[in-house]
Amino acid sequence: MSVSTRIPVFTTIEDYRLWRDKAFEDKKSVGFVPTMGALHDGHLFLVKRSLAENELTVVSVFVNPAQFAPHEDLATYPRTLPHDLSLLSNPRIPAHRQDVAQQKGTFVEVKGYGEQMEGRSRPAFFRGVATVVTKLFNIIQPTNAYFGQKDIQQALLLRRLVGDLHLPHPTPNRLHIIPTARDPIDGLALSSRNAYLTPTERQRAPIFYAALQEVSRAWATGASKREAVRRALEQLEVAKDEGEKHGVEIRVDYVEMNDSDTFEEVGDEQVQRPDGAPVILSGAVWFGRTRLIDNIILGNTDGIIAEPK
Ligand SMILES: Nc1ncnc2c1ncn2[C@@H]1O[C@H](COP(=O)(O)OP(=O)(O)OP(=O)(O)O)[C@@H](O)[C@H]1O
Ligand SMILES: CC(C)(CO)[C@@H](O)C(=O)[O-]
Ligand code: BAL
Repeated sequence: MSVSTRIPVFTTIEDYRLWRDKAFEDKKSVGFVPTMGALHDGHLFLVKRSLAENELTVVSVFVNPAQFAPHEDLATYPRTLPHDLSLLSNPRIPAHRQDVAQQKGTFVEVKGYGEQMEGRSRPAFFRGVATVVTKLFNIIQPTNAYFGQKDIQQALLLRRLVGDLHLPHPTPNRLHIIPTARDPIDGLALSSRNAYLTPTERQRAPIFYAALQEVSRAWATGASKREAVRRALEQLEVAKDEGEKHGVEIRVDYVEMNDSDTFEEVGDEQVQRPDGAPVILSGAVWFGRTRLIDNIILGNTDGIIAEPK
């Protein structure tokens, strides 16, 4: 490892396990933040939370080929390890292709929870994520693990996985989901893939969150799902026409509302329940060649999102 850092970097599982054994012996808690690198403030919020709640914190950086489909951006995904390490050193600051059908060996699938929302657009994605995260949990053995709300389906699916498999490290109540960190000025969710956006695309991208907020307002005032989502799609249609004038291609993949427990789609005529039962409003929108995802949890987020610190 040619990178100079005061943070211990483990590149083999054996070396990591020696370190982990020592932490077990010393009875030290270990917080864990799994990432694909190209760190930004969203990641650092998870790291800061872990540092505050654990004696030791582990960050993994692994661009997991098994969660990229052949047409996706595995080859170009930003890899910035020296920069990542320098960010982690200062915690004060907030190609090969996998053909899933050919793969042999052991995989983890959370059946019934990986086919909706992101899973519909990225069919092999959650199998790849569930498998690598199970491996990471078995290696890292974290006391607590931290995931971002930006990838809400991933985080909830993983919480289910650790419960279903009775994993001891972490248990479901120790898998914490931290609110999405956003650009403080225009609300765009921070994401490693934002680096792909051209300046004009970046300028237009906040319309996505604005459209989700429009749905949230409509839902809160009694609109049905169909009506609330229609308003967002209309806004995005206007943005698409505007974008075309400036050479930016905007394409909606999906905007949907799903039950936060079953991930089933909410019915067209459904309105907000009097008890504020939580519903996930989520979507994916392409800005040029970059696919961005975002979500808002409508209703009561208790038991889903970690309390702010
Ligand atoms: N804006 C954000 N706020 C809070 N957590 C985030 C944010 N962005 C990413 N995370 C979380 O960081 C962890 C690692 O994510 P990852 O390394 O894939 O970064 P990313 O920005 O989500 O990348 P991508 O652009 O590929 O979606 C995940 O738990 C993810 O939900
Ligand atoms: C959880 C994860 C690190 C698994 O590769 C990835 O899906 C991510 O960064 O969100
Ligand atoms: N943060 C999700 C990782 C992925 O899109 O592959």
